[in-house]
Amino acid sequence: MPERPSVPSSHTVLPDAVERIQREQHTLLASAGVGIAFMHGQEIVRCNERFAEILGYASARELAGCTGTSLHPDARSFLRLARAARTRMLQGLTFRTECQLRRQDGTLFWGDVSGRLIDPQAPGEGSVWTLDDIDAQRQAQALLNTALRERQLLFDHASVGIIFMRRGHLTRCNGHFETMLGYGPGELIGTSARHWFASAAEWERLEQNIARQLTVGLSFEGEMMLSRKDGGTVICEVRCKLIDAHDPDQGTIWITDDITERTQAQAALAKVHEQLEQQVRDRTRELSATVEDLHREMADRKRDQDRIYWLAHYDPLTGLPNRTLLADRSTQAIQLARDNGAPLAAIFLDLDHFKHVNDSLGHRVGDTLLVQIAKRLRSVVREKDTVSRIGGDEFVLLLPGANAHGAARVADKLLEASRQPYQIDHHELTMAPSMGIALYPQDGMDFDTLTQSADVAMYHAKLDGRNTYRFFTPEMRAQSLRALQLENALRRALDRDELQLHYQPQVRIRTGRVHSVEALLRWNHPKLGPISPSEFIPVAEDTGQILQIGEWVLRNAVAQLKAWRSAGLAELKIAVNLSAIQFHQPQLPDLVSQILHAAAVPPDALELELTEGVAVNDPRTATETMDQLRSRGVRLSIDDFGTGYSSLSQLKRFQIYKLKIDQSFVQDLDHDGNDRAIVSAIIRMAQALGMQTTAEGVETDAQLQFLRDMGCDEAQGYYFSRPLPPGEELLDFLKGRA
Ligand SMILES: Nc1nc2c(ncn2[C@@H]2O[C@H](COP(=O)(O)O[C@H]3[C@@H](O)[C@H](n4cnc5c(=O)[nH]c(N)nc54)O[C@@H]3COP(=O)(O)O)[C@@H](O)[C@H]2O)c(=O)[nH]1
Repeated sequence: MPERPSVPSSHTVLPDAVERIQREQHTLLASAGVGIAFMHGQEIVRCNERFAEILGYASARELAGCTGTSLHPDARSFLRLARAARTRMLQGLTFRTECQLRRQDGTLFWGDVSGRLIDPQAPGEGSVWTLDDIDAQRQAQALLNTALRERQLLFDHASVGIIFMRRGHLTRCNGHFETMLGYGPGELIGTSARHWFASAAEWERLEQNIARQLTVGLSFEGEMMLSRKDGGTVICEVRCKLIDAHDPDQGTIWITDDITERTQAQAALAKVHEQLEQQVRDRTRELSATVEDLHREMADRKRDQDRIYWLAHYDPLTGLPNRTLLADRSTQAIQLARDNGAPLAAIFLDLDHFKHVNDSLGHRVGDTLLVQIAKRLRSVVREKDTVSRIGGDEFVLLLPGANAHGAARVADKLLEASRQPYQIDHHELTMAPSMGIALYPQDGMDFDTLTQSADVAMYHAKLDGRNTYRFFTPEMRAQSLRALQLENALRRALDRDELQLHYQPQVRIRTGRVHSVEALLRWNHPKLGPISPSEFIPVAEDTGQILQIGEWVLRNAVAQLKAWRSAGLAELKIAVNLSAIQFHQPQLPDLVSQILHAAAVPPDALELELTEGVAVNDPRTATETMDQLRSRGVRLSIDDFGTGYSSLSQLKRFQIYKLKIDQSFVQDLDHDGNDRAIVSAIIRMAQALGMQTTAEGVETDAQLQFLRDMGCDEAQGYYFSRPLPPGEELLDFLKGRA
């Protein structure tokens, strides 16, 4: 309040001075920034315009005469203020307060009120009051207070640690941060960040990094490992920022969030996740292994089924269809031929003397040979034809669309192909086939009949000299029945003593003397009568019975020779026919020695007649066998010479003792120049190689004369004697020419 002007006494105050003071007072009241009012008791005497303006009155005049009560929210608040003001003001002091007042429109506002008595000694003179509208200020303060309270609440109750740092030292932090690091209230104030940082090196690295970030106005965010008071560690997610980007001296605020549990939980979760993934991977691997196993099992099963099917339908050795598959294909082919009226042929093929290969060279060579033969058969026919193996050395070829002409062409090609030798190890082998051809429908309307017919025709090809083919004829079936009959009867022939040996003398042409006889087998069946060896020997060979029969012949012939020698024919020798199958028996040399030894007959008294074919298939083994026999003293001759394939080199190597000129050349000597040429050539060749010659089937004097002229050593034939049983007639003949 303005100082009370010193008022001159009435008798000294000039009127113009009063006026001036009033003017000054008026100016003061008008220009004052606060409201000023003069009160007398509780009534406003006078006030300035600002006072009226604050209280919402249009002019100061309106307030003149108003009581102080009307300016307060209620009478009580007015009286409370009045009492407080009076006490102070009576002491001559200025009363000052902030209180709520009422504007003219009834709204309340905060005012800053000051009052002073004009004369504390004379309170009745009134008082002067100043009023300032601090409502906006109070509201701002209230907002500020609220904000500060809220901030403090946040600070105190935040679930993150909040730190204020200045120049590397903590100036303030909340309880959460202290609790997080295990410190008591205020314990961390003034500590360096290093104090609660787990690793010094890490802190130095981070400190620089943080400083760099903050300097360029960025905030820092990262994970840190902080150290607890008790030595434990806390993993924190930290965000750090300058409090005032323009004034680094204001320091930094750090928000730290304890993520230890979260990190551990995340690590545990990651571990569980990894374990789960591992389990999933393991399970997936197991599943894929199981799936693979299943696939493999299915493939194995499929392979097994294929294999079972294959084994049921194919020959494991050659890979050719077997009888079952042949039957299937034949049935289909017959059906097709019937539907289309097309021709169809079956060829039954049997290898000639295949058994010799097995017996002499072993089954491995035999099997290899069969595989090569199968390939060759397959290469001869067309794709749509079937080549099947139905037995050891038996093949059936099914030729859809082939008539008699076509089948004959195929058979010719097969014969042609078979002439090429097979090379197995060091063996060079040739294997001729005998074939029978049957045609649909005339020779069979179904698979069984058709193949049986072809089989019968094949049998006849064998009878007709082998290495050829024959078409089936109805007559053949009857003859086959005969062969079957012979086969069965032959099994019992030895036991029933139905076999007998006849002997035919072999006469030295120059002297007319008999040096040896040939043993020739005879079979007189009680019901079938006499059966020619030409008919039953092939049956015995085919069925393998020739081994037993051949041994019987050898024993009996040697025994008979022994008897004759004992009866005075001391120099007599004997020739025994040896079937190729016998010759290829590995134990033959031992058997021969044992028989000769048992009969006490010298080995050179025995001559074994072999056919040219024995050496064709396997000359090396044949040579070995011959060497063995010869080394034991036994003589070897080649029977039916001229009909086979002997080569000069072979003859020389085999060291054959004698060549027996086949009777087919001898028979026509009288009128066939070719035969004469052949016979004379054979004799000259034998002489050149140091071999003896015997002409077979000599029936006439002219034949004998020619043979003598040519220098043939021996003759055998009806001209001298038919083959005779070992009786008196023969003995007389032999003694007469001994
Ligand atoms: N493996 C064996 N084969 C044998 C044996 N015994 C005989 N055979 C072979 O059988 C074929 C036929 O023999 P066979 O009916 O006995 O005929 C022989 C003679 O009887 C016959 N021959 C003799 N002289 C004449 C003649 O002047 N004219 C004429 N038409 N035929 C005659 O020739 C056959 C001679 O045989 P071979 O000297 O062996 O050639 C025959 O191939 C016999 O080899 C045996 O035990 N085992």
